[in-house]
Amino acid sequence: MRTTFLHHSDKLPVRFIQVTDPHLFADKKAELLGINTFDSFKAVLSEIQQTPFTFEFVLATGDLTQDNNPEGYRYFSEEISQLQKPVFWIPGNHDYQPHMVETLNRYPEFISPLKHIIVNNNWQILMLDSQVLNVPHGYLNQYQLDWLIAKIEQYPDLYTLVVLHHHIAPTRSAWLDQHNLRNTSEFLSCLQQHCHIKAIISGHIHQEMDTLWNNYRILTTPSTCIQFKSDSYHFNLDILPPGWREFELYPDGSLITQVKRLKHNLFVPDFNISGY
Ligand SMILES: Nc1ncnc2c1ncn2[C@@H]1O[C@@H]2COP(=O)(O)O[C@H]2[C@H]1O
Ligand SMILES: [Fe+2]
Repeated sequence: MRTTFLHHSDKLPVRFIQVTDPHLFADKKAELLGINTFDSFKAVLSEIQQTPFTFEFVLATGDLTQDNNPEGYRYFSEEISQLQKPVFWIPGNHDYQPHMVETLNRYPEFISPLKHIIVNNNWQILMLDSQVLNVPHGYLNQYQLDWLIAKIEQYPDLYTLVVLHHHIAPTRSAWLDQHNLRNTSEFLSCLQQHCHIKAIISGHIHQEMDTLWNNYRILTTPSTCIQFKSDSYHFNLDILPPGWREFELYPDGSLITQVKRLKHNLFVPDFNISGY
């Protein structure tokens, strides 16, 4: 059985995008804190299709749905398939993997179940599952850690991106940091067996970060729906528009990345609601 997606491209740099935390409901009219998550997801995809950034694949980094219902995964699949590019996904804390796996696997033309991507024989992307069922924080179990080490050891010459839903670096928002990845020191000791880790990419915190953690570059990305306010001790929403992240991979190991957001923000949350 094939476990690695081999992506060959004539284009330099190789471009891809990340979308994260769409929180879709079974009901297309449902709102999360005053934002219709289906509409905001569609608006993000529509703007992605209009940009001149010629990406070749998509990473979807969890919390694809909000209400444990297969319909949300169907809407995700139908909409993301319109990009007509390979899509790779990992679960977030809100996902329900039995529905997720079954539904996403019905769209094999574009949606891949594979978690290991090799790009032009000089980069690899490792997609980890950090979900702990029914709790907001994350944890990498022994299988995930062993798999990470195995891929790192198997491909020591490849520039590597590690992708997981939960955040590792503190956000300076106490309410959010209680929901972080719990076994960061185990994760760190796996990473330290490789010298080519170029970035660790997450979703979960519904805000942009580009920072260093133990000398590793940490990248996080706005949700396609609600945004959390940075540096806030208590739960707090932000007025910033929904967004996504663009990546460019160069054969010498350079990585260029930037966050993009909707140009016109029609998605303003209800600031009177203090959680979900
Ligand atoms: N007021 C709150 N205080 C603490 N955690 C919250 C609050 N509201 C929501 N959460 C949880 O924090 C999580 C952060 O992002 P998620 O999208 O995973 O989903 C959120 C909820 O599970
Ligand atoms: Fe989320």
